[in-house]
Amino acid sequence: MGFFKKIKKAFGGNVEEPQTPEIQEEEIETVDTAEPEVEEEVEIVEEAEPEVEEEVETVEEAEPEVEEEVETVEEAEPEVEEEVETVEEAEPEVEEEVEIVEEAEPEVEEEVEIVEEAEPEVEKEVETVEAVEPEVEESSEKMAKGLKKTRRTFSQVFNELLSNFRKVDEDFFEELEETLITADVGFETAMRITEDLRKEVKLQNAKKQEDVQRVIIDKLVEVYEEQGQDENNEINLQKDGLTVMLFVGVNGVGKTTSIGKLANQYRLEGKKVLMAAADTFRAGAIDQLVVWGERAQVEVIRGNAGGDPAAVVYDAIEQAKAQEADVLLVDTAGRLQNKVNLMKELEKIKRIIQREIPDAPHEVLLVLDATTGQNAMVQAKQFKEVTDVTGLVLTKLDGTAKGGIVLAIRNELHLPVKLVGLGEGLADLYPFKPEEYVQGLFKGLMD
Ligand SMILES: Nc1nc2c(ncn2[C@@H]2O[C@H](COP(=O)(O)OP(=O)(O)OP(=O)(O)O)[C@@H](O)[C@H]2O)c(=O)[nH]1
Repeated sequence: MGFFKKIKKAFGGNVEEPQTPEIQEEEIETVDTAEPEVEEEVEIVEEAEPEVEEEVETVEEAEPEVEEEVETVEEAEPEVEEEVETVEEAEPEVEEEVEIVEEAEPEVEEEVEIVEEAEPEVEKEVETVEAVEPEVEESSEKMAKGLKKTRRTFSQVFNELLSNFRKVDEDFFEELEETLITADVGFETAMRITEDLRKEVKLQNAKKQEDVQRVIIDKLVEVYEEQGQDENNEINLQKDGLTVMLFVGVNGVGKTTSIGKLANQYRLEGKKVLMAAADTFRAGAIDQLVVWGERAQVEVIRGNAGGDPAAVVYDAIEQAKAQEADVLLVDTAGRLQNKVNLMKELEKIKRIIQREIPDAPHEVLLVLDATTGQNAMVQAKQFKEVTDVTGLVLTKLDGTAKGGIVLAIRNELHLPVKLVGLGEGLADLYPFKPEEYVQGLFKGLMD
């Protein structure tokens, strides 16, 4: 198999199945849930209309039939009765009703789901709140532990590669490139590292397995560090005054969880923190943030489901100013009908913030689920097009074998990872320290 074919094969799965439309797919789901209900209504309306017509034509001859029909309508849907009355005069009203049904019904369903999920979390709060501080102190230990799965995969694949190789020839480099791609470091990064290694191995005349291994690790660390030289991995916290952070990302990546964890950390540091539930697209998202507010003991500014998110943000800024808060964390919706809507909504939110605090928001953090590997990359690309992302929160790094994604994101998108999630608990969010991460990743290999 040719060089490029091989690479394509190894990488193909990830490239071919991008979840480009994650935002849209979710949207489609919403529409799908709503449609049958809408159809039902529409059908009933359609059924009703001819009946009315018939009534006009055959009033005298066929009165009993009309009665029967009216009865049927009454049994099926009391609402139809109203429609039957108004169909002739006010057809547009029927349309309006259809629209309302589309929006309202899925929200109710989702809310029910989240309420169910939320309750056990409240119970957990009591157990975890007090255990927060000691855990924070063991950050590097936790990082090493969280990365166990990722590291194992890295070590495994590299050890297999190295123990199988006989000589450092072109076949070896092709294998190496494939191995790097499998570890999710990204296509471009894998190509570049292999290219550099070709030169380096020759230069250092590395022939023995240990020598080649050392060169590979050195190179990976070097590439990683070199790419991050100008990056600011720190959260842009204001020394004086309010720091406003927007959180963006698709549903389920761990956005609300990360906001809750961060709120808790800042509160423990003695900061006055507020959270804004500006994901008004789903009622459940608001409830979920409120639950996290209770866990983190931080006030949540909220509006009504379906309301204007920018209005919630405005209220939150006013509150934050009145209470002289240090940090305002804003949860936004990651799922809108399409990219344009999402972009418009985020722009509007930003405008509202900037009207009150010109240099804010101080961070726009994109939350990505590390377990989705290359799909997280696709989301990052999409959100970069939608808004100015200032950094990443990479969640669920504790449960993934795809930790190489950090390299891919840094090298291909040049977005700094600012926080990493290493568990579901209140204390499981950590500032991202590149050296710690690289060491954690290659620990087994370097010992
Ligand atoms: N293992 C692990 N699980 C996490 C981490 N962060 C979040 N989760 C879990 O991921 C799931 C989704 O998290 P949410 O915070 O609800 O995600 P979201 O992006 O806010 O999603 P929506 O509320 O649907 O918008 C929850 O079960 C979290 O407990 C993490 O760092 N590690």
